[in-house]
Amino acid sequence: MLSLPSNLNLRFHDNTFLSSPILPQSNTSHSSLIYRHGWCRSNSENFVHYTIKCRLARVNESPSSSPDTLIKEPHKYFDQVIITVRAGDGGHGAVLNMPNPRAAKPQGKQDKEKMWKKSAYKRDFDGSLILPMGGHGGDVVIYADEGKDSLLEFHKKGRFNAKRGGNVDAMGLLTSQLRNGLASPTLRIPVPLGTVVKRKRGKLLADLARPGDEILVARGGQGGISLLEMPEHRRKKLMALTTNVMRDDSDKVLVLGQPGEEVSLELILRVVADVGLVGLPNAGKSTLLAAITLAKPDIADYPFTTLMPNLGRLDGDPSLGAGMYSSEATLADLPGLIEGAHLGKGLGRNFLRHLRRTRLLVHVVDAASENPVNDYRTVKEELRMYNPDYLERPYIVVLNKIDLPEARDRLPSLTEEIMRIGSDEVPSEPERGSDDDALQLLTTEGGHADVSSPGISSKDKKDKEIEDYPRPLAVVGVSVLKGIRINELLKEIRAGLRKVQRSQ
Ligand SMILES: Nc1nc2c(ncn2[C@@H]2O[C@H](COP(=O)(O)OP(=O)(O)OP(=O)(O)O)[C@@H](O)[C@H]2O)c(=O)[nH]1
Repeated sequence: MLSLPSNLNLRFHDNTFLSSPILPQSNTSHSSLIYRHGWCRSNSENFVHYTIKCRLARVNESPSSSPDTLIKEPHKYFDQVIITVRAGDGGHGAVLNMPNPRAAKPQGKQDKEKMWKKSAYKRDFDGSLILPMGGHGGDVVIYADEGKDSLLEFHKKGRFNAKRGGNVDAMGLLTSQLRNGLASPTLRIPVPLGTVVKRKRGKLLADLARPGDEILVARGGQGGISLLEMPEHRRKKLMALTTNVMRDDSDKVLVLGQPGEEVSLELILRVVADVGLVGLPNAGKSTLLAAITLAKPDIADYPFTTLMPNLGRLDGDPSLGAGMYSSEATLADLPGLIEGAHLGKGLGRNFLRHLRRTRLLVHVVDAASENPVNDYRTVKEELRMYNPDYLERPYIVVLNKIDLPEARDRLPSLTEEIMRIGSDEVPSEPERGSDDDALQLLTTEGGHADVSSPGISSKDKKDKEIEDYPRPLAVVGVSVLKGIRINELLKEIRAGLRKVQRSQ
């Protein structure tokens, strides 16, 4: 972590990127900028110049990369990328000659038999010769792979070409041994579960939400056919026997393999999780995820340690018996929201859409911060501005860091104050974005705010105050770091999950 005077603006020396340092919390005086690989020059009113090299944590890269290979804010695009795929061209057929019967006159009976066998070319039902074809070009398929967790690698390699089909391997003479050119294998591209595949600026192709889901995105070219070349005087006679005779030079295009399809695609990753952890940077979301699941997220005491959602699995409640493992769920730790996240500030906007498929939210609040209730309101306000439906989703509030005296002392008053924010009204619609409505959403989305549930316009919902949305299911004071009251919290999360399961 590098400290700089607070009145600095940071400017990249190529002038392409001008940024005010990101303010992690509205009520702190600290600013931070995380950047990969940029040489930054900072200037203040007094024209004091510093040259600093900023590096982004958690991105693996070769130490030799130069500023030219700079990827601007790659963490913002871990979940969105444009790639181009090209299926393989078809292999070529061949222009073939019939063997000259006079050149190889059979000498004896055996030779005659051999000749006959040789001329036993494959024929179609109508008697025409079946001539070999060029191999089919490789198709391109995108499939959901559980082993993948981000789309970052596609920023390094954004072009994929399948192999072309094999040509008909012939020396120009028709023989009974001639075979079709080899078909090329399908190029299979793995993407994380929950990836949505769209045509670039176009229609939705697939939502690869389950392991094994796949979509054929580009079809390989057909192989070319083969044709027989005949001297003019024999052509007429042969054409009575077969249609595969080359009439003139323009027929040669039929021999060439067809080109494979090329498409530009947009891949959008939607995290598939039952529970979404939200909160300001540094609230302790990653620590909580690590405490209650086997996930190993990066944890550090500077904001935005989490650059992409970490997923963890929460087991069912063993105390309920084997048959009651109903609360088994996936948790996603979403990178810290900041004020203005819905407008794209900080890391927020791209991550907000990952809440779409969650059923239960867990607000993590740093109870030792200057104004925890304000922090809580900031996060709620960001959710409301991005998609008011998120505020109708059942949620639990975690007042974290109660091991610290300043948090412990005000826990009762904070709990009471937070419980007071909201109404008792139960929302009328089931809020969790179903897969269908996720699809509907994606056709209109293009990386922008989610569309709300039908019936009530999102404008109407945005006019509602935070107080008009439901209260939390529970407010629990914990210290995830010291393991204080974690069991109570788990109980509440499981109860919340059971509740949403029942209401589905
Ligand atoms: N004292 C105390 N510190 C905690 C507790 N929980 C988390 N922390 C510390 O708070 C800091 C931030 O924790 P993280 O889990 O990285 O916070 P985060 O909300 O995931 O942060 P972002 O990745 O920026 O969104 C770390 O230094 C943690 O050790 C707690 O219960 N008590």
